[in-house]
Amino acid sequence: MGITDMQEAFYYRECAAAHENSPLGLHYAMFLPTINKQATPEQKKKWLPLAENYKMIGTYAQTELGHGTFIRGLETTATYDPKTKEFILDSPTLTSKKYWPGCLGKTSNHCVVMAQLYTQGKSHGPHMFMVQIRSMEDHSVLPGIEVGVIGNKFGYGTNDNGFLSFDKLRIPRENMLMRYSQVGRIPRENMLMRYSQVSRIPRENMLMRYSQVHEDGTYVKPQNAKLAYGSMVLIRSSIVSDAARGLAQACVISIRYSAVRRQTEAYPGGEEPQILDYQTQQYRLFPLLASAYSLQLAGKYVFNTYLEVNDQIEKGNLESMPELHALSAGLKAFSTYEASAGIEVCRICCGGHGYSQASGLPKIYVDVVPGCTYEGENTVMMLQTARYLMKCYSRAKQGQKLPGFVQYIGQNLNKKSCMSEEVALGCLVMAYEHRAARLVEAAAMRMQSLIQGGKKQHEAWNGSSVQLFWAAKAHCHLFCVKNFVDAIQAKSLSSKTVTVMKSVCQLYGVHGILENLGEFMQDGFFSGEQVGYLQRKMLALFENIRPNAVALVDAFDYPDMVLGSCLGRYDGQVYQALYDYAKSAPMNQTEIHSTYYKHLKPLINPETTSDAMQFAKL
Ligand SMILES: CC(C)(COP(=O)(O)OP(=O)(O)OC[C@H]1O[C@@H](n2cnc3c(N)ncnc32)[C@H](O)[C@@H]1OP(=O)(O)O)[C@@H](O)C(=O)NCCC(=O)NCCSC(=O)CCCCCCCCCCCCCCC(=O)O
Ligand SMILES: Cc1cc2nc3c(=O)[nH]c(=O)nc-3n(C[C@H](O)[C@H](O)[C@H](O)COP(=O)(O)OP(=O)(O)OC[C@H]3O[C@@H](n4cnc5c(N)ncnc54)[C@H](O)[C@@H]3O)c2cc1C
Repeated sequence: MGITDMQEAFYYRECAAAHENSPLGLHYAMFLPTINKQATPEQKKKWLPLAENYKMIGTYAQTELGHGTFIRGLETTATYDPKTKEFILDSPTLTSKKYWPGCLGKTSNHCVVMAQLYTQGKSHGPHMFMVQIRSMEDHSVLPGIEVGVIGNKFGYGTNDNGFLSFDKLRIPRENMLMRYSQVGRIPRENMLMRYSQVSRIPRENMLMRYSQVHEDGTYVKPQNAKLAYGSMVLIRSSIVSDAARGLAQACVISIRYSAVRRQTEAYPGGEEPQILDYQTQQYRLFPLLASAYSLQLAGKYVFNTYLEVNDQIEKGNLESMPELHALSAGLKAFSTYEASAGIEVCRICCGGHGYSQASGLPKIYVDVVPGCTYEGENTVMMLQTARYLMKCYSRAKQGQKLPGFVQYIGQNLNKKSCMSEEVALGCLVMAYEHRAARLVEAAAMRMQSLIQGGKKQHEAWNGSSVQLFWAAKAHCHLFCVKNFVDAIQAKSLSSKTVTVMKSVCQLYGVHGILENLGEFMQDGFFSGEQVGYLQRKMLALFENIRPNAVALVDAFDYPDMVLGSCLGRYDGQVYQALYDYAKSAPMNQTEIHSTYYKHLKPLINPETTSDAMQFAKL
């Protein structure tokens, strides 16, 4: 295709086969990026041309039967043999078998494998290794390897998620993925000087930047062990846009359909209204439309932040890694939770036709919902964000200035909402900041009281993890609201567009408060009267958005071929499309289905069973 931008390439493939989940998905999403981000220049020179020209087709094999979340608990081992200058890969237990990696069972002939590195009798934690698993001549499985598919799943039918295990497989030392130091463009000899504390070894073997294993097996620690987690941070930063796209497409389908579908006479003898005119339909769909816009903006922000921080990391400046990790982990969880729940509501809003594959909605749902699990199970990701927020809280209490998006933490909580009938965007942001600051403080206080009560750190952590989860969720929600408001206020949009988008942004903020009212009212921040303002404003916003609802989904500009939906067609010819879809069903290609003779006929006409037996023998 010649498209170099990862997101553009992904969207191009989506247009060609929307939500089909290509058997090369992991090759693009994780195998190529891992080589790009974690391999040395020499390794990139060797592997990238092969991978970019589909000689090497690969995946990212990290998760095992027994471990997915806890990477440091992975059991696959890579033990360095200085005599032969090789790593010996082994799956010592049943639970150490790799399990789940996409495109692994039948498609890939290589994979990057996360394994526990052992050298000179010591463990150095999880590292990435390039492993060939099938012949590049005839695709046969190589000796010392067992590989296959894991069987049917909830969705992802076109992706051969697989299992993989090693029986003392030897790979060359050069196959440990390590990128040379990126400290600017320092001369090569300085690079060597920077990391090699033991001996100078030929550059092509030098395993630099994150860590290295010298020929004699000496291991040099990386600048930060989490750099090896870089591919996951990249995908988490991408998943936010992916989730937003799924929700936006579901909104296009359900809102266009709701403008076409008429049901139930509004009054005796009256005409049946468009179901989009029912306030309850607006209550379910319009906040999701607002959420789709909000998550698209959040996805752009977090991916751009990833690019900026990754650029810094490439130069050796790891300062913003913790903030990027907290942002990408939290927003990945928040966006996939919101999108998955929202797509299901869109499906239900389409009635029976929403349950048909013809609607395109089931396919979107099963493609987006695993995002709550893969690339970091959502609860675990929220708790990673909470871990960062707790650190920020203690820094705030020590009077330290906080970076970027966490400056609200530690603020004075003895204030009331400025909310008036007008429901100003600034008052909405203030409400979300107050809620998040209060929940961060409550979680920190809970931890503190448990520790003061004699609990160990890990016991206090687990004993506070529900409140930590609430705090992280509120932090992500604040991010999305504030990012949306900033975009509206910063954008040089035409006055008409600003008016329409301001209503959408207001609805996102108002609806989020009303759906989480307890967290906003628990400390009296809002009065009952102010809640009344919000409830009336929400209903008024439905009326305000209704005339532009179809235009707001058209603005996402998804072609019919991407939506793959009889309900969401741009021309609105829903019923003809549904009928044509039904007529084209394979079972309708014969008037009597073959199973009639074998199963029904003996019931209906037992006297003619012999005919059935004859047919059964066909
Ligand atoms: C993070 C973990 C849960 C825990 O890790 P550890 O145990 O090692 O760390 P600690 O919890 O002890 O914390 C120590 C310390 O480290 C910091 N930390 C942790 N992680 C990171 C990180 N990544 N970066 C920076 N710092 C990090 C942490 O904050 C602590 O710091 P402090 O001590 O200072 O507090 C870890 O175990 C973990 O990550 N687990 C999750 C495992 C996981 O994610 N697995 C994924 C496997 S691969 C997979 O699932 C692939 C799925 C398929 C993907 C295909 C999707 C394609 C669709 C999307 C692509 C779209 C592209 C187009 C985009 C578009 O649409 O536009
Ligand atoms: C469609 C799909 C595609 C995938 N593709 C790949 C791939 O290409 N490559 C790959 O390596 N992996 C892949 N995976 C695996 C995926 O990354 C893991 O499933 C994911 O990381 C979650 O780990 P787990 O399955 O072990 O769940 P667990 O970690 O066992 O989670 C189970 C439950 O335990 C809870 N839990 C776990 N740890 C904690 C904790 N510390 N605190 C609180 N609660 C906790 C979780 O919140 C969750 O509710 C894929 C998975 C799916 C579904």
